[in-house]
Amino acid sequence: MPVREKDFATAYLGLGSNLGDREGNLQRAVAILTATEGIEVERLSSWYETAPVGKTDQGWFLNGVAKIKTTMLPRELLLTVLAIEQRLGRVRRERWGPRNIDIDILLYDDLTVNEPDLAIPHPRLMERAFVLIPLAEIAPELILPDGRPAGVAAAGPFPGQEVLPYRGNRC
Ligand SMILES: Nc1ncnc2c1ncn2[C@@H]1O[C@H](COP(=O)(O)OP(=O)(O)OP(=O)(O)O)[C@@H](O)[C@H]1O
Ligand SMILES: Nc1nc2c(c(=O)[nH]1)N=C(CO)CN2
Repeated sequence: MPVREKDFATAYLGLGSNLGDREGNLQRAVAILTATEGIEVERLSSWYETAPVGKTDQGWFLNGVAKIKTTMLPRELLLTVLAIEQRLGRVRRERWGPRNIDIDILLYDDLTVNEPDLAIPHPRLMERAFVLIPLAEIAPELILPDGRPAGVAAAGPFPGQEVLPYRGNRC
């Protein structure tokens, strides 16, 4: 939904899927975000095929990043993304395990939150090529928590982390 109020924040969301119709899952998540009152999707990266990081015995992910404007406070935004995951039928909560949809709050303005159920910036943001590469595509000048622009941080190196352009399901 268009956000008109002056008091909005800019946030970046990481989206990932490695179960079922991965592209459909991501598109449905973006469609729900777009239709949500208090959220305006301003930019969306391409989708990337990414090798699983952390727990490597699972299928490849499709990942992307959305830049949003939002009138929601961070905790409200967290509840909203968790509700979208539920609505899309996310069942498994195994840490780093396969999931049909995962939505992470990567950044929310320049805010830092360190609570048990909400950490912003996302604690693993700077080590994940599957986040930094799509983030750099839509916001190369954005200054990240380590002081570097996203476009620089995304150059890596990220040993063992494969990120490839997604060419779609069609041949
Ligand atoms: N910035 C954040 N964005 C989304 N969820 C967060 C954030 N910080 C903390 N959480 C918490 O993480 C929980 C989701 O954990 P989940 O199982 O998706 O982790 P994961 O995706 O496997 O691992 P990772 O956190 O490394 O991406 C949520 O219930 C939420 O409370
Ligand atoms: N390639 C890739 N690997 C992951 C991903 C992800 O989205 N993409 N998410 C994880 C937990 O959030 C763990 N590992």
